[in-house]
Amino acid sequence: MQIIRDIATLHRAVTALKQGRKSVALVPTMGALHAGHLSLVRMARRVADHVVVSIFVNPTQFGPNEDYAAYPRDEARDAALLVEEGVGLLWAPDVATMYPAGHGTHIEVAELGADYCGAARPGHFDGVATVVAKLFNQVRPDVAIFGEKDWQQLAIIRRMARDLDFALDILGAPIARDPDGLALSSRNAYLSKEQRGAAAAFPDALKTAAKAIAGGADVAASLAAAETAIVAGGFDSVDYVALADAASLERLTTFREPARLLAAARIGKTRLIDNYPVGG
Ligand SMILES: Nc1ncnc2c1ncn2[C@@H]1O[C@H](COP(=O)(O)OP(=O)(O)OP(=O)(O)O)[C@@H](O)[C@H]1O
Ligand SMILES: CC(C)(CO)[C@@H](O)C(=O)[O-]
Ligand code: BAL
Repeated sequence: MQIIRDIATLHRAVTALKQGRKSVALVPTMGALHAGHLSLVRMARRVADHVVVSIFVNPTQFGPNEDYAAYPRDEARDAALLVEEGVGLLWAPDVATMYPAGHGTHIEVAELGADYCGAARPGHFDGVATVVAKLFNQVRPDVAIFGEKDWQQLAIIRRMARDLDFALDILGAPIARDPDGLALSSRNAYLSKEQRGAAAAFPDALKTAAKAIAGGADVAASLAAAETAIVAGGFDSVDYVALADAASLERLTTFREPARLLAAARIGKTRLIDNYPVGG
């Protein structure tokens, strides 16, 4: 596997990969790879001739009091996992390569970024959209794969690709979960043993609410019951539990399909997100 850190070498390598009309799939990540990331890589291998994975912990999507410095980084371990998966190219620029001195242009995400994680993390989705647009321009993939765990992020990137005429396909990959239901996330590494034991209360509460709402239960009461169950299960607070239109992300007060239950909650210093489909 080639590990590339500068843009000129990347362009040469991607041009070589694309020879003979071969297709390229990009899997953007922030590293600290787990089985969820590897499921994205496997999807990429199924849909394209070559897979490029990027690892870049993007400072512009972290707020000033968030975990940019503490975010887990272990490139050697990540690279070994990607070699096992048959990945040919790892794009791993440093911050000065991604944002050279004088970098002064960014993408602003409008309404899709206002609610949910966007409300809790001001500027977060502007940072995500900007770096993802840069990754698309750097790698020029035919297809890019993102996880459904970050449902709002996936919706925002689909909209950005459409609004800004990026000529590529965006694919969403299903959420990979631990056996107790907790969605895999690099941030799960922050959890103490006790917190990890409690964390399954989060997906459990969401699954229960999704089932109730699909079965005709009152939406507001089901969302409130989920919040109560998450805190009773050991979480310190709930950022939001909301029923949303699965595509437009508009908040729904009554159930109609396609809908998605979206949530974020905090346990100790760790903020976890998750989501479930509601109905078919
Ligand atoms: N459990 C999962 N199932 C499917 N996709 C996932 C899962 N976890 C992460 N991804 C996807 O992997 C890609 C890279 O995500 P990222 O590197 O931020 O990992 P993460 O585990 O989501 O970390 P974080 O703890 O920052 O949320 C994103 O498209 C994300 O949606
Ligand atoms: C898409 C992404 C790699 C952009 O930094 C990040 O937000 C992530 O890992 O989900
Ligand atoms: N997985 C989304 C990246 C972030 O939380 O910053």
